[in-house]
This record gives sequence, C-alpha cells and structure tokens, in this order.
Amino acid sequence: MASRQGSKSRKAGLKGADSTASSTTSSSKLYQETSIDGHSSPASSSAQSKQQFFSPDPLPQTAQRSKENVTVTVRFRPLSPREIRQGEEVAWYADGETIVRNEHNPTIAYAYDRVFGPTTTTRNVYDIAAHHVVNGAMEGINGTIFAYGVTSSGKTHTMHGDQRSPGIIPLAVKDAFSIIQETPNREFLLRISYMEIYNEVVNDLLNPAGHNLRIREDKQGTFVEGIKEEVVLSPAHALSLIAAGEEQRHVGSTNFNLLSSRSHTIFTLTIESSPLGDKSKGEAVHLSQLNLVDLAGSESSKVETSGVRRKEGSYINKSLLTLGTVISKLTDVRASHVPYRDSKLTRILQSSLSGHDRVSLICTVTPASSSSEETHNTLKFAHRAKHIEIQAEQNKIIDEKSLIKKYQREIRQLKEELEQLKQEIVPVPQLKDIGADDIVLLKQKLEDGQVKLQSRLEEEEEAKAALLSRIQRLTKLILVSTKNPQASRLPHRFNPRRRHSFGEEELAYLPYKRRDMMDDEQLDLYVSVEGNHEIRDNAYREEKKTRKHGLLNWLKPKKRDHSSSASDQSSVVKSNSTPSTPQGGGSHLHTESRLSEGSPLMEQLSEPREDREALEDSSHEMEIPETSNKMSDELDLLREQKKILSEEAALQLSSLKRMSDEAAKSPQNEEINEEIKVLNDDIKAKNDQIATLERQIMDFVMTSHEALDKSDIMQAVAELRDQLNEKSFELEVKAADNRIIQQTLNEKTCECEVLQEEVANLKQQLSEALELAQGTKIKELKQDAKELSESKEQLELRNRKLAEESSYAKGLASAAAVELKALSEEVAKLMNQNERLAAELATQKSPIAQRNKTGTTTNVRNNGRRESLAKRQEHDSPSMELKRELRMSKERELSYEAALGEKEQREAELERILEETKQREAYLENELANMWVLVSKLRRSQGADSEISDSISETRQTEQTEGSF
Ligand SMILES: Nc1ncnc2c1ncn2[C@@H]1O[C@H](COP(=O)(O)OP(=O)(O)OP(=O)(O)O)[C@@H](O)[C@H]1O
Repeated sequence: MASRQGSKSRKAGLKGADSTASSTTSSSKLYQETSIDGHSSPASSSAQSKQQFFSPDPLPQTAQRSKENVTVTVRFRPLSPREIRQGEEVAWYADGETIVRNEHNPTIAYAYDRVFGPTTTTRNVYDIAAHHVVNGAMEGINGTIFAYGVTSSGKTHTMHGDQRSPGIIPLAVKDAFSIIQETPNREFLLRISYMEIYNEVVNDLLNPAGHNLRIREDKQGTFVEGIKEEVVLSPAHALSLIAAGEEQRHVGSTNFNLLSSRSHTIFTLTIESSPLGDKSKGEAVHLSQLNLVDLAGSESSKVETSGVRRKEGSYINKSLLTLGTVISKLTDVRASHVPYRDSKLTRILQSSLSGHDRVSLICTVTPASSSSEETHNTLKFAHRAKHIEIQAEQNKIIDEKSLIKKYQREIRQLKEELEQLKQEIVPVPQLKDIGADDIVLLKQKLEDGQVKLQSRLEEEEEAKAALLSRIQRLTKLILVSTKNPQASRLPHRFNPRRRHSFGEEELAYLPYKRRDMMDDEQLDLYVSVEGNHEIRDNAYREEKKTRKHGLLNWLKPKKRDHSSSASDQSSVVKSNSTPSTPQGGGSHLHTESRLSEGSPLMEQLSEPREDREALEDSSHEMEIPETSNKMSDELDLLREQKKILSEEAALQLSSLKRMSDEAAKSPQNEEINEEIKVLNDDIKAKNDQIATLERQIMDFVMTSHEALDKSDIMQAVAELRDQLNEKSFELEVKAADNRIIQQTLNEKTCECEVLQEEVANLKQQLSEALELAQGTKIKELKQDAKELSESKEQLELRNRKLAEESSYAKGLASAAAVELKALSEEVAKLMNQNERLAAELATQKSPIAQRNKTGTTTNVRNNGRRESLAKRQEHDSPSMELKRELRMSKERELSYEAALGEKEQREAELERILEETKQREAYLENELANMWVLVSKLRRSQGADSEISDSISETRQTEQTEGSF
C-alpha cells in the first residue's frame, strides 16, 4: 500500500527535544547545535539498526528503537544571473560547515547539522542529508526527506535535479537498487506512488484519472485511498514513471521562477524485504516507506500576484503555515493538540512528522538580499524543526499483509502445480515390463486414446506454459542481488560514487538542463510582460510544446526502456493495500529485474568511477578521442574561470555603485573613499585577469585547432554544425514564439479597442443617468426646500403669536401682582383697624362689668343685659362689616393668586412650545444645510450645470429673504 504513511501516530512516541540542550546566547541568537559529519548521529544510528536488521537472530517482538533528532541541513543556491544583473547583494552566507550568518549583522547566526554552500553538489547533499534515510528505509525504517524553502530557492533542483546534477529522488532510487544488489541474503519488492497536493486537492501523478483522492485513516495510520502503485524493476523503470508523473504536476511561471512548482509532491517508495528463499519461512517481512517531498515554495505576501497564482499561493502558504505550526507543537512538550488535520500535507505526513520516521529536512535558501527576510524565516523554521525528537523504528508485518510473501507463496504454489502437472503426464511404460499378450491390447488402447491423449497433452503443455510464465512474471518482481549470498552486505563499505553512477538510459528520464540555464532572453521576454501571468503562461505553454528540450520533452522518455516501459508494465489502480501487478511484459524484463551481473546496467552499477561528474558526458566519451576531451575540459575550465571572475566583477561593481552613492551622500567619509579605491583596483585587476583569460582561451582555441588532427577538426565541425542546427532550431522556436506573442498582442490590442469602446459607451450612459438622476434630485430638493420654507414661515408665525401671547400674559401677571400688592396692603390696613377696634371694644366692656357687680336685682340685671346687648350690637356693627370686607378681600386675593398660578403655568407651557419650535427650526435648518451640501456635490460631479446653479441661487435668495424676514 504505497500511500499508507506508516503506523498511526502516537503522541507518546514523540518528544520535543529539550530546548535547553542547545545553548542560546540571548544577545547573539547563536544557537549551538550538535553538529554532524558524514558518520555521526544520523548515519551511526542507522548503522546500529543495521546490525539488528541483518542479524540472523530473529528480532524481538517489540520494535527496535533508537532516539535521534531530525537531520536539518541548509543549502544555499548561488545568486542567479538575474539577481546578479539586478545588483543583488549577499545577505546570508555559510560560515563554515554548520553555521549560517547574516552579512549585515554577524551576531545573527544559526547552527545546523550541516550547511551547504552554493558550490556544493547535490550528490554531496545526498550523501550527508539523505543517504542515511534511504539506507534506513531499505532496512525497514520509514524515512521522509523534505525540501523546504521559499519559491525559487532550489527545492526542485535539490529533489529532482537534471542530467548534469541528478537530484535526491533519482539518487535515492538508484541507491535503493544498489543496496538490493549489495544485500544478497534478502529479496526485495519495490513499488512507487507519486502524488501532488494542489490547492488542497490530492491528485495521483501516476494516474491522470486519480483526481481529488481522499485521505483515510485506519489503525495503522493515514493513507490515500485509491492511489496507484507501480511495482518497479529497475532505476530506469522507476525514473520513467516519475518522469511521466512530472508531466502531470502543476507548474507555472511566477515573478521569481519561470517554472515554479505550484503543488507539493510526495514520491513514495515502498520497500518490502524478506530473507532469501527457504530462510524466509516464518520470518517477519520488513515493510517501510521512503517519502521524498518536494514542497511548493512559500510566497511573500508582498509579491504582487493575481488570479490563479494568488489562489495557489494562498493554498501553498496556508499548508506551509500549518506545517510550521505542527512542527512548533511537536517541539513544545506542553502542547496537547497537534493540528495535523488542518492541511492535507500534514495529514498525509502525520505519521512521518509524529516521530516514527527517520526525517531529514533540507532547507533551501537564496543568499540574495531581496529575499533576506524570507530566508530568515526559513532559517528559523529549520531551527525549530531541529528540536523534533524521533524514535524511528523498524516496521515488521505479518505474512498475509506482505505483498512479497504473497508473491512468494503464489510462486511456490505454482511451482507445485507445475510439478503435479509434470507428474500427471503419463510416462511411457518400459517395454520390458510388458508381456506379449498385453502388447496387442496396449496397442489397441494406445490407438484408441491417442487422439485423446494428444489433446490432453496439448492442454497440459499450455497450462504448464501459462504457469511458467506466471512464475517468471512473479519472480521478476522480486528483486534479488546477483552476488554471492554469503557475502552479505557491509553497510558502510559501499562506494557511494558507484551507486551514484547513472546510465544513459536512466539520465534520459531526467531534465536535460537546469531550469536557470534556459534562455535568459526568453525569460526576460516573459518577465517583461508585467503582471500578465496568463499571457506569460500561455506563451510558456506554447514554448514548452515547441521547445526541443522543453521540460515536457525533458521528462518524456527520450529512449524508452523496452524492458521496463510503462506500456509493458501494466498496472491496476488498487485500493488500500494491493499494489498493481504487472501482467504484460516478456522475458526480457526478467533479465533486467534480476540485475544480472553481465547486463550493461549492472556493469554501470559496479563500474567504479574516478570522477563523479564523468557520467555527465558518458554518452560522448565513446565518441570523442581522449586528447580532444582533455582539451575541451581545459577550455571549459578556462571559460568557467572567466565566468566566475565576471560574476565576481559584477558583484563588486554593484557594491561599488552602492558605495559611490554613499560617498556622494557623505563625501567627507574617508573610509568609503578608501574602500571605493580598493574596489576599483580589485575590479581593474579582475578585468585584467578576464582579459588574460580571454587571451588564453583564444590562444588555446588556436593551439587546439592546430593540435587537432583532421578527424578532430571534422568532429569539431560536426559538433559546431550540430550546435548551429540546434541554434537555428532554437531560433525557429523563438521566431514561432515571437509570432505567437505578436498574434496575442494583436488580439489583445483588438480586445483593448473593443473594451475602450465599451468604456466610452458606459461613460455616456453613466453621464445620461447622472443627468437624469440629478434633474429628479434637484426637483425633489426644490420641492423640499419650498416645503421647508413654508413650514418655516408657519413656525415663525406661530412663534410670533406665542411671543405676543407670552408678553400679554406677562403684562397680565404684572398687573395682577400690582393689584395683589395693593390688596394685601389694604388687608393689612384692615387688620390693623380690626385690632384697634377689638382693643376699643375690650376697654368698653370692662366698665359694664363693674356696673353689673354693683347692681342687685334680677330685673336690673336683665335690663342691664338688654342694654349691654344693645350697646354691644351698637359697637359690633362696624367690626362685622370690617370682617366681611376682610373675608372678601381674602377671597379676592385667593382668586388673584389662582389666576396668577394659571398664568404662570400657561407661560411655562408657552415657553416650552417656544423651545420646541426653536429646536425644530434648528433641525430643519440643519436638514436644509445638508441638502445644500448634497446639491453642491451633485453640481460639482456634473460640472457647472446652469440649471442647478439657477436653482441654487434661487433657493439661496429664498433663504436670504427668509433670513432677513
Ligand atoms: N544549488 C543550485 N545550484 C545552481 N542552480 C540552482 C541551485 N538551486 C537552484 N538553482 C536554480 O535556481 C532556479 C530555481 O530553482 P528551483 O526551481 O529548484 O526552485 P524551487 O525552490 O523549486 O522553486 P518553486 O518553489 O518556485 O518551485 C532554477 O533555475 C535552478 O536551476
């Protein structure tokens, strides 16, 4: 099951490494990590497990575990020609073998397992960052290798490479087959799957119909449902499948990369192995997966993109962000939840990330100053990942789940059937055993059954042939070494260079050239169509179709390996666990799959090479004489030296420019002037050297011409003719491209004209609509203004009335107050008078009492009483009157007070109404002002429309009149 990503993740299996283990100087941010070399931690840990793996003693049931950290390496790419042209400076550099340092602030530095400078070859990277993972995978330990970095930093260059410099994937495939060859005591079954995650959709790159596949999970881990798996028989076979898959991958041109990967790809090599032959009975099978992941590059949000590219970019960034979060959580011992499910990438790689795989992270970076921030982010990501601790373990599976066991069983059964079939064919009895009587009978019997027997024989022969071919087909799927089984594999004694040697047919499946070695002019042409990715893409798509060595053609098998061509290897889409079973294919497949010693492939495999680069020209080696080779090598060397010097001079020129600018700003700065002088001298010296080199090249060419014999000259002429042909072909391609671009341009111009017309029409319609809208609006506004002025008039009238009423009420109130005052004075007077009278009455009453005391008779008394009553009545009459008057005045006073209270109340009410009216007036005035603003806006947008201005002035006049009124 190619897509299954190992066993289910177990949180317990993973621990963030103690971050204190790496000492961090707070000021300098220098993170000291355990550095590795080719033989330290990753490799040594694999060596440890190797002993366990190949030991004849059965392994204990519990998994073999060894603690290690993720191998984190950083690879610098050189400045691209474009970056040099743009005068980019180096912002980050490799300081020794393990440290990356910032050019502008040397205190900012990070340490990793290994840092590869721009000149390091991919093979070197493979040996240090990938070989131990591949080795482990061949021993049953799952492995994952990631290439991580921003767009155009060199991930695809590192993972896929080209014919001159094969990447990690071809090197790993090659290595896997070499390991099989060097492990004679085991037999292997290899199958591959290849998928991409494009815009969060999983696509099968080996099966164009496999689109939007689902990720499922069972107790063994996550897997991609329905992905196609191909059993592979040779490196060329595997590479041809990868090349075919690459054709399906989503690539597109961006501002940074003409061929930018727009999807993450996961290439999975599933390896099954068991002891060879009878030894395999009862032995567990080792099953492991090697995931080689080429991530799409993160993109800066500062970069202007549009449409499809922006959508792709946001998906890419989101999934990389999730990857970053997952890694942060994995290194945080306190984190309880790891968000694997937040992206398809982390979901598929859940098991690898969660600490059961041996993991190697290769971070690719550019030294360019324009990407300094992105590079810094990559470095921080890499540093975080370094703290992930893993417990890689060997996977063993029980028989029925193993495909290799299934095939082995089937082969055994078929062989038995064959034996049976052979035995069933009736042997001819020995004549000596037969008596004379029987002969006639036997003869008769034989004659009778002759036809019958003949047909049965034919049937059995057919069945036998079918069984034989099935056995052959199954046998050839299982790969075994052709070496002596006694000479078991010595893991560290292999010669990596030998494994890295590629045959011509294998190289044919790799891209011909590096991406950046494509015609620069062509690149500029596309880049100059600024912001129009679609045009650029279309043009490039055309270019891809027509270009002789375009990517599609690079990837198309140049020379199909007949023994392993995809058509020969029929396969089926399998569901969860059954890989495709090659059905077709003749016996020629067998020879290659068994990696026979005498085959050309094996000769290449076992042939030690002095110079690992020699393979690049292996196809020419046969044809070009040695002297000619040497000369061309020397010439190449001189040219390379010249190129390096030119690049250095260009870099220095850009520094010079920058310094001159600085010097212009601060002419007093002696230091800068001094530096400029030194740089000038340097550049001059370099130019001299370049001139010398040019002369040397010329001389060399001349001498080499003389030295070459006629055949060499003929050959050179032929080569030149080839080059000429190639150039003229490229020229034709370019001319065709130009024609296409011209045509596109014409089409776009036409489209532009049509669009301009449409725009004019729309403008016209808009102005008409505006006029109409404004007319209606003005009318409405006028109506509103009229209504407002009317209501204002009414309000003012009401206001005036209220004011009058209020002043009248005030007058009334003051009159009432005056009257009240007079009355109260009068009341006071009356009360005084009353008091006085009461006093008088009292004095008059006292002599009568005296008289009453002295009188004796009752009559007299009665008479006296009557008299006194009469007198009292006499005296009482004015006081009664006064009292009445007083009462009346009091009543009057009360009524006045009530009237006054009523008036005050009315006054308050009137004041309230006045206040309300004032508020309403203010509100209406405000509304009116807003409307004027609106009108003036409309007028401004429309221009000085006379009607509006008329209406405005008219309304203003009205307003002024109202104001004055
Ligand atoms: N180490 C290197 N040496 C020389 N050239 C390199 C190196 N790394 C990358 N390049 C060149 O730089 C360019 C960009 O590289 P590549 O396409 O591999 O980047 P990438 O990271 O895969 O980009 P993307 O994410 O956009 O796909 C290519 O032309 C490639 O040939």
